[in-house]
Amino acid sequence: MHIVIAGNIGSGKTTLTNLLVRHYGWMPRKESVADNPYLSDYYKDMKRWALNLEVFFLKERFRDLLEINHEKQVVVQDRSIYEGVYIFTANNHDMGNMSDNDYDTYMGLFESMMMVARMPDLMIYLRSSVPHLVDNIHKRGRDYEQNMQLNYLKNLNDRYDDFVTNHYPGRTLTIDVDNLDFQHSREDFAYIVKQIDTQLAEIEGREHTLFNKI
Ligand SMILES: Nc1ncnc2c1ncn2[C@@H]1O[C@H](COP(=O)(O)OP(=O)(O)OP(=O)(O)O)[C@@H](O)[C@H]1O
Repeated sequence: MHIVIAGNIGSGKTTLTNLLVRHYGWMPRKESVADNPYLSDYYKDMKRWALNLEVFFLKERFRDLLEINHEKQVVVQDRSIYEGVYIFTANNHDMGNMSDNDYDTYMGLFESMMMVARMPDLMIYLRSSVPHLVDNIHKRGRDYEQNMQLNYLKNLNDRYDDFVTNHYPGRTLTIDVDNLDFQHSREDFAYIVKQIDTQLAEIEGREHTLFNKI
């Protein structure tokens, strides 16, 4: 099974991924920010580095998908390939950080990749308000993120809501995280686990039904 944690910058994906790994014994697939050769340059000059960064993320996420396809255990992934493409890259294109030609080339590459990819079984979307994201970004204090424009975060947030609500075709569970402290409150974490358990039971039920029909 492939489970994805989706959400804007600072929504708490990594924290939740770690907690779920501990609770369910799932295998984590995390985004490594430290190994990213473009991120800090990108935040200084988005127009110059957007294409480089997006292609880098795309090849990382595609490699993840290929490896997850062969995995026998349940994998929980911190951010999906779809968010990079339909939220971050689309936003960069709209902001004029990527030319039409570059965007078309990038999308052509993504569409070819999708011919061999499989949708995740469940996407858990951590929905957050912009002030909550800003708070978390300040708290974790990554240098290159500190001068991020509020508008950048807001545009991404609007895109997230639109994408998850209106376009993503797979199974999703949306969790409003503004008033949850799942890192420190057992009750808040248990509230999330309960909702995930319901989803898992439904997925298993669906698989049993399919099996019985064969
Ligand atoms: N496709 C992308 N295009 C541009 N920037 C991206 C993309 N994917 C990730 N990033 C950037 O990479 C950095 C790390 O991502 P992010 O902070 O969302 O992950 P995280 O640290 O796991 O977040 P969370 O706080 O939810 O755990 C962020 O600065 C984010 O803007």
